Amino acid sequence: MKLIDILKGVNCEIKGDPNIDISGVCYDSRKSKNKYLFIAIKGFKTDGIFYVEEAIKNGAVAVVTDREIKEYPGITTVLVEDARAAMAKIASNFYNNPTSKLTLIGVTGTNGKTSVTYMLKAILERQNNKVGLVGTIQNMIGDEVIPSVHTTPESLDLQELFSIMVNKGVKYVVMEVSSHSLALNRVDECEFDIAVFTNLSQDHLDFHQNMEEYAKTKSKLFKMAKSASVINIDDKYSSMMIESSKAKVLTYGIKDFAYVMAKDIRNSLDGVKFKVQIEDKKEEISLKIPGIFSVYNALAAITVADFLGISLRSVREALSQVTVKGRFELVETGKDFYVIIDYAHTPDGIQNIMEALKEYKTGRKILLFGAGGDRDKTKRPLMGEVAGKYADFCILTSDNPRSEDPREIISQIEEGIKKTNCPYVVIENRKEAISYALTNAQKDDVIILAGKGHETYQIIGDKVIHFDEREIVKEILSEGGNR
Ligand SMILES: CC(=O)N[C@H]1[C@@H](OP(=O)(O)OP(=O)(O)OC[C@H]2O[C@@H](n3ccc(=O)[nH]c3=O)[C@H](O)[C@@H]2O)O[C@H](CO)[C@@H](O)[C@@H]1O[C@H](C)C(=O)N[C@@H](C)C(=O)N[C@H](CCC(=O)O)C(=O)O
Ligand SMILES: Nc1ncnc2c1ncn2[C@@H]1O[C@H](COP(=O)(O)OP(=O)(O)OP(=O)(O)O)[C@@H](O)[C@H]1O
Ligand SMILES: N[C@H](CCC[C@H](N)C(=O)O)C(=O)O
Ligand SMILES: [Mg+2]
Repeated sequence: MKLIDILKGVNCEIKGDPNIDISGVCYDSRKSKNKYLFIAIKGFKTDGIFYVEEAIKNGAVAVVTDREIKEYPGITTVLVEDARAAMAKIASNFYNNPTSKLTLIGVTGTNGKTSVTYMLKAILERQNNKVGLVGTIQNMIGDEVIPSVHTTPESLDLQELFSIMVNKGVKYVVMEVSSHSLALNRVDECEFDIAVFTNLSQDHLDFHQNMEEYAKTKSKLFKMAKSASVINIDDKYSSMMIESSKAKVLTYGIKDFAYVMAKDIRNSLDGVKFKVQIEDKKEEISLKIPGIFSVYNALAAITVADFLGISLRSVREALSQVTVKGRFELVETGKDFYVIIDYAHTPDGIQNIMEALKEYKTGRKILLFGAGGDRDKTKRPLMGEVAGKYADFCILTSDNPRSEDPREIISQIEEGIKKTNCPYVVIENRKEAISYALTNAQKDDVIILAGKGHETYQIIGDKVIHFDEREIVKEILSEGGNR
């Protein structure tokens, strides 16, 4: 493609030949190849501008920057206002604006995004559609799995993925839209048909200045959606999302009156059942993932399905089969106690998982968790406090410490748990902590391993080690870790 065509709609100043042929685009100098366009992005750790020469050495013939750089012989330089915003437009041009050929459903909110996208995929596939999925656990094209690095990829990677989806006959795409992606222009140029809001509670305050700013970032998605905004009316930030909506607003909820409502909720350790009501239509819904939070996630998916004209009967059948790896995942142990792996990694997530277990009265609820390093520090004491309020016993351990000292992270969680009367132990090594939990488990206890969900790794410093809690539980139990 000619550079000038790739730059269509990008406000820029071009020095050098605008008609050169470009064979590929990259934002990482290490990925630059012959006839590439390199986009230099100012990052949080380093700056792409330092790597312009390396990109050229690797074959780049054109460079996009948002600050003046020196001229290189034979290289076309393109000066733009904002390199991330320009990258989104360039990506959409280079891949022929793939979202204009797709029905794109974006799901945002602090918790529930992955769960809602999985539910939607199941519902749409039941209608014989080829569905694309973009999210935290993995990206998918039908049954084909494409590993994911981010919840929402960089614009260039995202548009490429969409174009592959178009080529493979995908009609619907369900995707998680993280607040980082909205703030960092990753989803600019995406033509969203439907936007979904799950909820908003504290997370990522290392990145966003405060909750208002976090909410405002999320609300951008509702300005973008063309056909419908699907909103959880029971969440206190719903009005902000509704105000931002340009399209038709459809609400769902349990407490306040909503277009789609759940009634007669029956929760158990095996799942949750409820009646959904949409005007004069009613249907009994049964979910394999327990908890009121699951009902909310299902309502979000049901509202989208209703907007797309899918019958409640078909939705019911699809939802009855949905499970998501690491979301309230019951591990088969063959013992007389239960082990659940869950991805709760925020105060609200912990509260919800513990609320979901409230009906279960026979054994103790033992909660094992930590908090991710290089992430929101202020959520840590809040996680400790809410854990202490609900659990009978807590085991504080490491999550992904990343570059932080794990003991320091744990001591921040302790500040919160100390406000409660909950007994707890600190075992920094997560595997040893799991072993402690299993070894001391009694009949009917429920052990919740929270925070890592589907992850099969642990990030300690800059090392990524294999760490799969399903395997670890089996290994400890087979070594006689419990009676
Ligand atoms: C805060 C954040 O999102 N940072 C992302 C950002 O990094 P950055 O801007 O700091 O990049 P940098 O390392 O400073 O490098 C600047 C530029 O120089 C380039 N470079 C660098 C080195 C080199 O040799 N050559 C070169 O060209 C880099 O490719 C980059 O373009 O751009 C990088 C390249 O795409 C991302 O990998 C990186 O994600 C980091 C690792 C990250 O942890 N992001 C998380 C917080 C995130 O995005 N999370 C959300 C939400 C999660 C959820 O709640 O579900 C997500 O959507 O995943
Ligand atoms: N609607 C909800 N409200 C509150 N908590 C929820 C909800 N849905 C799920 N959770 C909790 O949050 C955890 C993560 O759920 P899920 O992966 O669906 O969220 P997510 O928004 O995709 O998270 P991430 O931001 O990490 O991608 C679950 O394991 C569960 O503990
Ligand atoms: N995707 C989210 C959740 C991470 C969960 C937890 N395991 C952690 O590493 O903090 C994040 O990057 O903040
Ligand atoms: Mg997710």
